Amino acid sequence: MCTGIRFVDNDGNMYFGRNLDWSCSYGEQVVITPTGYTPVSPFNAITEIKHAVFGMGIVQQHVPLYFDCANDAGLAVAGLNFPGYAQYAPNAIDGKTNVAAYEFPLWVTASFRTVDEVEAALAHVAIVDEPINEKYPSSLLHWIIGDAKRSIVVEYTADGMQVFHDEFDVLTNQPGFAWHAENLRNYINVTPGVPGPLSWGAGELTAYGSGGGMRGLPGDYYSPSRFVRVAYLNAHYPRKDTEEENVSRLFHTLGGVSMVDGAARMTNGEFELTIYTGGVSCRTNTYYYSTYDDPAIRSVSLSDYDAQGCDLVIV
Ligand SMILES: C[C@H](CCC(=O)NCCS(=O)(=O)O)[C@H]1CC[C@H]2[C@@H]3[C@H](O)C[C@@H]4C[C@H](O)CC[C@]4(C)[C@H]3C[C@H](O)[C@]12C
Repeated sequence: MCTGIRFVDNDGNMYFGRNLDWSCSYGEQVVITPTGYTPVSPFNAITEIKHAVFGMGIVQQHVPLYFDCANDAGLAVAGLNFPGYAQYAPNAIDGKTNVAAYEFPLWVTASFRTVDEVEAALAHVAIVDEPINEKYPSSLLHWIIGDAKRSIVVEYTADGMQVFHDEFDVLTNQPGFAWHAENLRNYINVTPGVPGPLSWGAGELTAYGSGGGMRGLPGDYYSPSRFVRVAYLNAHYPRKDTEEENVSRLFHTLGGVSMVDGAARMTNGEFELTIYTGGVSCRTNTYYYSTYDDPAIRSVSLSDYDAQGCDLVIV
């Protein structure tokens, strides 16, 4: 499973990150796509890199395939598994901007500055099942896209393109966003407060301590449970000032929904775990990440590289 979150600091700068939960790594690294890079886009959806892009991904046929990324204008996107629901157009559709599924994160971040701009453009977009090569068929995903103002979720199913305003600023996996948002109403009783003391008949009841109001918040790794848990954690975390405090927030919140080895098998029999936690500070254009085997937080700053260059940078 995977989990994505967005939040802002006290000055309105966005922080955006995700857990990549799977049984194995794809050899992903931080990849920078500078504005001078000439895109290769099967239906010419991406004709130029208007904004330098940085994030986690792999490179195939000289094309960056981002799992999650951001741009120098403060816009970010992450793809999360959505099998059983995602259904892309089998072929390009006349009159639409045809975006291959694998290039969707690059299309978003290379082309636009804000969620408003992306949402307007999505009205004319078809997401097409056009694999980059035989080794990597199209992944069935949905996406969370955020900027300093808000976030949306993009789902492309048998019903076509759907865009949801994500007021909780989180996303997990199946089922769709609308179901998850409705399901939160089942947890309206969960609060940070300490319940009681109160009386049941002649008996007085007091809480053991903090967390008493959180009883009922699901603790498992199932996608609906992680959605509820991360929505609660993200909604209640106090707004913070500094880069350090907000990076700490990013990793602690995602830590609250990270997957530990041995606890949950995938249908192929392998255990699923949080391969990496990664995210961006749009205040400093820095990508931070840690991996399951190396939990130290590492960082890559866009300003340390040539954001106007012609060549992809693999850090
Ligand atoms: C496996 C990842 C999603 C993790 C996740 O959501 N797990 C949930 C598990 S479950 O089903 O809900 O049980 C997804 C997220 C981004 C995906 C990658 C990116 O889309 C980039 C390319 C795209 C290519 O088409 C396929 C390889 C790939 C390199 C993808 C491999 C894989 O599907 C990734 C890494």
